[in-house]
Amino acid sequence: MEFRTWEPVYEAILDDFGYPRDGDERARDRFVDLLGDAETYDPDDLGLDGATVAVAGAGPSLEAEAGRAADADVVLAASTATDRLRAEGVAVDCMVTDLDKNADTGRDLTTDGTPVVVHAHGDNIPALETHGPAYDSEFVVPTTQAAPAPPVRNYGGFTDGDRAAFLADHFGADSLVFPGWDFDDPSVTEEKARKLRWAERLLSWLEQRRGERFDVLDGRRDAIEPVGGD
Ligand SMILES: Nc1ncnc2c1ncn2[C@@H]1O[C@H](COP(=O)(O)OP(=O)(O)OP(=O)(O)O)[C@@H](O)[C@H]1O
Ligand SMILES: Nc1nc2c(c(=O)[nH]1)N=C(CO)CN2
Repeated sequence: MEFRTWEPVYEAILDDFGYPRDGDERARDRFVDLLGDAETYDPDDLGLDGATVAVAGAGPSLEAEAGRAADADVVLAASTATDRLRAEGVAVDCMVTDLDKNADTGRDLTTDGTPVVVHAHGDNIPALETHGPAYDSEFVVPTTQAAPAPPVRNYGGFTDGDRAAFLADHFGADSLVFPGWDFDDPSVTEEKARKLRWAERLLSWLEQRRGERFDVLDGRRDAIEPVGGD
C-alpha cells in the first residue's frame, strides 16, 4: 500500500474519530527519535511471499478457531490474540500491536527473536516511551498511520488486526484467513465497536484490491459501506 493510496482513507478515519493528524505525526516522529539509528526488522524476512497467512483477531471465537491458525504457513496475531494462541499451543510468527494491552508479551517476543510490529499513533506516545526502550529493536517493525518517516513505515490499516492483513498483503501473501474475528461482538465497548466497523470496511477494501474473497466477510458484504479508496 502506497501512502498516497492510503491517505484519503486515513483522512476519513481521522475525521470519523476526531483524531488530530498532527498527533499521529508527533507519535511517528517520537518513534523515529526513540529508535535512533538502531537496526529494525525487515518484514521481507517473515516469509509472507506466496504464503497462506492467518491474521488472528482477538474476538471470542479465537480459541475455537485456533486450528485455522495452526494450519497456515505464517501466523500474524493482533495484540492479545498472541497470548491466547500461544496458550492453545499455536506458535505466533509475528505480533501486531499499538502497545495498549499486553506490551510485556511484545517485549518478551523481541527478546526471543520473534518480530513485533509496533504502531505509533497520537494516543500511545506514553506507551511508546515506556515500553519502546525495553524492546529489542532488531525485532521491531515500526509503523505509523500517517506519512512514513523511515525507519517508521506505513503499510496501511488502522486496528491491530487489519494492519496485520495489510502487512501480509504488502509482503506478497497468497491468501489470508481470519481466525478470531467477531465483528458483531456484543461484549466490546462502543468505541471498540466503531473501530471494528472500520476494520471490516478496510478488510472489504483490501479483498477487492486483491481480487480475493475473505471468508470472514461472507454474508456481510451487502451491508458494508465502501471506503472510497481506489
Ligand atoms: N470481537 C473482537 N474484539 C476485539 N478485537 C477483535 C475482534 N474481532 C476482531 N478483532 C481484531 O483483533 C485486534 C486485537 O484486539 P485487542 O482487543 O486484543 O487489542 P487492542 O489493542 O484493543 O486493539 P486495537 O488497539 O487495534 O483496537 C483488534 O484490533 C481487531 O483488529
Ligand atoms: N490517534 C489514534 N490512532 C489510533 C487509535 C487511537 O486510539 N488513536 N487506535 C487504534 C487502534 O485501536 C489505531 N489508531
